[in-house]
Amino acid sequence: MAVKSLAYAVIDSADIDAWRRYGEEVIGARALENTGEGGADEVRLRFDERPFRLLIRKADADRFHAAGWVYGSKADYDAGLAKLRAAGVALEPASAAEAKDRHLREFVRLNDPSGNLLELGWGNIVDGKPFISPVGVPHFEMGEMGLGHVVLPAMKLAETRAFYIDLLGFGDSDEMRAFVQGGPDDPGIGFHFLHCDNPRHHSIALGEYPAPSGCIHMMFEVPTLDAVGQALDRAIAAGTHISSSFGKHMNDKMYSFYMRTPSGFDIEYGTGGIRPDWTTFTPTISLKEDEWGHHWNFGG
Ligand SMILES: Cc1ccc(O)c(O)c1CC[C@@H]1C(=O)CC[C@]2(C)C(=O)CC[C@@H]12
Ligand SMILES: [Fe+2]
Repeated sequence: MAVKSLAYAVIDSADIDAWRRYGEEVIGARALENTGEGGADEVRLRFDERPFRLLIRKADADRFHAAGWVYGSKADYDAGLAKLRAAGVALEPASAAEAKDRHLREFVRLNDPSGNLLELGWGNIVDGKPFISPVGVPHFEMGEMGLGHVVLPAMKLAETRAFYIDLLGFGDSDEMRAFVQGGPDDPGIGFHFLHCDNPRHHSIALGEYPAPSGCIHMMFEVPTLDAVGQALDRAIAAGTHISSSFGKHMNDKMYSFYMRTPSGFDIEYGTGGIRPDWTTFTPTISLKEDEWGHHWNFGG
């Protein structure tokens, strides 16, 4: 009864037109109009056979709203919810109309111990339409591995890690302490990287520092280095803030860069992440973030 994948994310934004342009022209996803309950007050971005992976809703302020997680079956969903209820976690059931809107059969809302909102469901209601990128991205590495990964703020780091592992069935992939400021007085920032029931190295990472936007970053993976380089060209052409230069992570071996979204958090755009065999994998502690590159520019 482990969670299978990160199916989608819900983002609130004061400027959904900026998100539509950014989603199509920079990310290379396909914007869908007026297909859900929110009508003209939302933008949905399609990346693969799932009818949407990002739902951006018109709001007064920009904020990451929720990560949408799915179990692989109704049986896993029921067992998972029973485990959460037994641990005293408050679950708010969504209506049938809300589930239809998310292309799920059923879902509940809940918070992790650091206050991040999750939508937790099962089912996959598809429409048979192909994904065609408006700017020629060959495809996104999604499908059964889910959307990618999300990095969320977790001021209660240990408790939040335990919630994902003990109650949702995630496993440890890696942990590290990142010394961003440097110097002898830098306590470092603790990170936990966790996988769920698919081959992606991590579907969530938790960072022990606050993020005013509600999210640190989301990662989307493409099949080739050319597709990453072309995305970097599009981001620079669009005047997007490049938050980190190109680099290669130690833990998942991904080649990526980071860019700012209209909602203040970053998107990591990468390729080449490893797909560990979880039956033989030993979790790592990484003593540094990167093999090379990833020079950060936190301003802008
Ligand atoms: C270190 C690392 C491994 C795998 C990843 O997918 C990944 O995103 C990271 C970087 C995590 C982290 C971050 O997201 C925000 C800026 C951080 C704190 C840094 O400045 C170093 C580590 C970075
Ligand atoms: Fe990442």
